[in-house]
Order: sequence, then structure tokens, then C-alpha cells
Amino acid sequence: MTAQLIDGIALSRQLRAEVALRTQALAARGHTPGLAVVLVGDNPASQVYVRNKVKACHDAGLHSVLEQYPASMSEAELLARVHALNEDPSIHGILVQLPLPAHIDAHKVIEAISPLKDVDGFHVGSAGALMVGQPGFKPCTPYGCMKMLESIGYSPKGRHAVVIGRSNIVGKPMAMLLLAANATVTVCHSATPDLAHHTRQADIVVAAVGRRNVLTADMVKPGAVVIDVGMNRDEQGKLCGDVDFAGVSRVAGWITPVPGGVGPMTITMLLVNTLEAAERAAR
Ligand SMILES: Nc1nc(=O)c2c([nH]1)NC[C@@H]1CN(c3ccc(C(=O)N[C@@H](CCC(=O)O)C(=O)O)cc3)C=[N+]21
Repeated sequence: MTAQLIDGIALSRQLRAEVALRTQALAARGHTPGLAVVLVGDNPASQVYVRNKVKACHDAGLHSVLEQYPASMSEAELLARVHALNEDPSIHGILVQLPLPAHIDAHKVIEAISPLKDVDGFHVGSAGALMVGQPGFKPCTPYGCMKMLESIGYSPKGRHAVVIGRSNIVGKPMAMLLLAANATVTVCHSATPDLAHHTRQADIVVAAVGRRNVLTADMVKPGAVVIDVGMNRDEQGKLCGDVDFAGVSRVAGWITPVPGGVGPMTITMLLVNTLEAAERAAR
């Protein structure tokens, strides 16, 4: 059996076209959605990522500003910039690219972002809203994974979902979204003694660890949906996920590729959240 591909690029193209239409309608009423992307330091990977985000905004008709600062920027200076963006009516979403330099307390910076502009969904208020089922921004990566399930008409209701990884930005919110969609959810992590025991029972596996080959063919139930959130490099420097794609795609029913899977969807949901923030502000 060969798994069907869930194509994050094709789905992104579709969703971004919808974003562009809604953006146009909002802009016609004088409320062009605006995203501020703040990058501190010169991490080359971060440079690429933020440029992709700014380009995606441009292509969908959103306004964006990229603010780049040297690694020597102080925490107080960054907090002052966040406060200014909170007050800027042309900006509806604020993204402070992570990781931040070690001398800056990332938690403090994220908490300084207005929850109304927290399009990353990283603020404690956004996390709490997700947990109790109140309106708020969902973190873009797990939100994108839910859209990928939706795109294949797969309802998590009554299914067993296994999430590997418990980070605040992927694993935990992913578990909450699946739970809200009525899945039975197991969260596995580095202290789980027998990972395969859990994954073999899963109808849905989400791998979000940040290490290659965390999920291999022998760990997957035939026909399962496998979502790969990993972003790693192999020996040749090639981008690869957490899943042994060649092996697992012989067993799974559906699988997301890396690249071209969850990554583009993360950016798409950032656009969706920014548009949503602008629509709320325009009401
Ligand atoms: N405040 C904040 N918000 C983030 O959302 C955030 C962040 N900080 N820090 C870094 C991570 C990483 N991240 C990615 C998004 C898209 C791709 C993506 O589009 N990847 C392409 C490939 C890109 C390539 O070729 O390198 C793909 O998977 O097809 C990758 C990584 C967002 N992050």
C-alpha cells in the first residue's frame, strides 16, 4: 500500500487565494491587514523564514513591515518596539521571530504583545483561550495541521490521535485542537518508555520532535494519517522531517511531505490569523 500525499503547497495555494479575496474586500473598506515581523540578530535560517513570510503577505495583498535589529538590541528596546506596534493602527498582527538572542527573555517579549495582535498564538492568553475553548489565535503550525486533516475530509472525531512532542508552540496546542475536535489524544515525549506501543494504535500521528526518523514504518498502523512537523537537515544538508518518509509512506494511508507539507501551511495560517485580526479590528 502506498500513502496518499497531503500537499501543503497545493492546499496553501487554495487557502491563500481565499485570504487574498477577503483581504481585497477589507482593503476596499480602508482596512488593509498589516503584519509586523520583528527579527533580532542575524540567524541565517531566521532571515530566510521571515523573508518568506513577508513575501507571502505581499502575494496575498497584505501590508507587512519587516523590522530587523542587531543581536545587540536590548530587551528594553525590543519591548518598546512591541509596545509601539501594539498602538499602531496599521498593524493587526505582530510576529517576533524566535529564537531571540540569549540576553532577551522571549517569554517576557511574547507577553508584551497585545493578545488582539498575537497572530503566532504564543501569548499565555491565547494558550489559555485555546484550552478553555474561548476565541483567540491558534498557533499557526497546529492550526495548519488541522486544516490538512480537513482538506482530506478526515474527521478526528472518535479517532485516536498520538502527538509526539510537547512543546508550547506545537505539541501542546496540537493536542488541544485534536481534543476540541473530539479525538482521543495521547501525548508522547522524551520520557515515554515505549513510543511504538502508542503510535501503533494511532489513527492520526503528529510528529513534532525535531529529530530525524522518530517515526518508522514498523511504528505505524496501516492506513493511518501521518503528519510530519519536523524541520531537520540530513547529512547532505537536505531538509527532512521527523518521519522516515520512504518507509512510512508504504504503510500509512495519508502522509505529509517535508518540504512542501506543514511548513507552507504554517505561513498560510499566519496570513489567516492576520486577516482575522484585521477583520475583528474593522468590526
Ligand atoms: N515567532 C515565530 N513564529 C514562527 O512561526 C516561527 C518562528 N518564530 N521561528 C522559526 C519557526 C520555523 N517556521 C517555519 C515556517 C515555515 C517553514 C517553511 O515554509 N518551510 C518550507 C521549506 C523552507 C526551506 O526550504 O527552508 C517547507 O517545509 O516546505 C519553515 C519553518 C516558523 N517559525
